[in-house]
Amino acid sequence: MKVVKFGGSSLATGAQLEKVLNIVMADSNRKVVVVSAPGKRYGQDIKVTDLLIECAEKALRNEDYGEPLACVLERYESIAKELELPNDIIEEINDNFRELLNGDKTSRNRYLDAVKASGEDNNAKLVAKFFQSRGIDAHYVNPKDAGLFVTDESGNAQVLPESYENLFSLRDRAGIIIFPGFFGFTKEGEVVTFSRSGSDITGSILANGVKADLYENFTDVDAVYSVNPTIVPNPKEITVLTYREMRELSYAGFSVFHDEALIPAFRAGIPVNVKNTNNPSAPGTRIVNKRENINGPVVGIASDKGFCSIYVSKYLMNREIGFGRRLLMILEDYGLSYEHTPSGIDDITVILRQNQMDQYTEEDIINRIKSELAADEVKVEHDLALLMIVGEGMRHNVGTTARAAKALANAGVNIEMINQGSSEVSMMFGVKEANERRAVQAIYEEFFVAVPV
Ligand SMILES: Nc1ncnc2c1ncn2[C@@H]1O[C@H](COP(=O)(O)OP(=O)(O)O)[C@@H](O)[C@H]1O
Ligand SMILES: N[C@@H](CC(=O)OP(=O)(O)O)C(=O)O
Repeated sequence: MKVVKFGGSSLATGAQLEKVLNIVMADSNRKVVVVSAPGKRYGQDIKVTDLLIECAEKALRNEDYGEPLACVLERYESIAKELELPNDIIEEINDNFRELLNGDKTSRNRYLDAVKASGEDNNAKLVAKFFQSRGIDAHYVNPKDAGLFVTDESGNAQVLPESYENLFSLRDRAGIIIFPGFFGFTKEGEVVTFSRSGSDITGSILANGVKADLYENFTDVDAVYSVNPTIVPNPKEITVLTYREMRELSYAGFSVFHDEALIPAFRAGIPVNVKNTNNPSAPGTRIVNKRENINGPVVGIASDKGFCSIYVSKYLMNREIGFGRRLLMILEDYGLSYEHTPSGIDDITVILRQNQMDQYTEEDIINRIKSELAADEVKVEHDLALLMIVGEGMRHNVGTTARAAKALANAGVNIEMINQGSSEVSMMFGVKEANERRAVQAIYEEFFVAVPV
């Protein structure tokens, strides 16, 4: 049995839905189909989820949300028209959006989650109707009925372990299951969404739950590339990756697959195959436990912007037991999560996403570090990009850091910091955001063009 997830780009138009139907029908093992909300039809288009967030934010501010709502309704209507579906499904969808937007706003988070989730929920109903209109035995299944229970963390839910057992019974259902991605229910019956792009997570949870043989993740590229194709044109395709490599790359910026979608599949030993809806015969990228060919040190290079660093120095920091803990406790007081903490004898740097901290929080934190930890110097640097070089082969190869550092130096990029992951599967370079593209291109050139792996 296979679980198949289609991303928003695969469901953006009626023509895309025709491709989805053909893919599902081409293999009788494709039993569970997870769908996102309609995504972008072209580069500058707006995803339905973003339109819904705009509606909800406006409604919460008591502003008129007619315009974004009209765009949402138009997206579903045009798909239904293109596929010549009966009008009742569109009426049902329109009523549902209107009802939800008029719903209870006492809790901002609950309201936002309910509105966001309705993008996938209504799309699953639409896709099921479409399949049925073509004489296929397909059924919409609601995550609550299936027992997909999650933690009560708005916009950031995590699956509750009992869900896996509940979902196993989906195997016994007749026909093809059309399941909305991106959300689950708390034990109290409230809708809570995963983080953005979280339909990948739903697919992985379902694959684990039904003990699938394969989790196929259909998107709009032929493969996971060794670098973001918007930074390097026509990059090398990756044929096989380990779960660990993919998780590192996803976390560091490969938006093609959600980093939290690896664990459920990994735990059940289910391989993941990233494939292209627009070119389904291409083999895509397989994500597995172990790969044979680890001759080249680097499998992929990911990058992301929007980081800052808090540099703290104090003479004899090395002798002060508990300094690092007390520093991190200050950050914890503000609910901040951090990414890396490179350190030296008398200094430590904490790297974090800068959108977690406004100017006042930052000033507070600096003052507290100075006064409570008696630091000699505290400096915050903004607008950093983190580059992550990933590959299981790095463990066995000498000189990878030197090659990367030399490539950056030759490209005139100053390295703000370096951190080697203790797993030795990844290495991080911090550079100024303005140098991000140049840095990624230089490292790609070094590991994939100059000496191809
Ligand atoms: N290393 C990479 N390999 C492939 N695609 C990548 C990579 N990094 C970023 N992307 C982007 O991810 C996009 C696919 O992810 P996403 O937009 O979430 O698709 P979907 O709509 O199927 O969920 C691609 O179109 C591509 O621009
Ligand atoms: N629609 C949601 C969830 C999702 O996974 O979407 P996509 O498959 O289009 O990335 C989002 O935009 O976050």
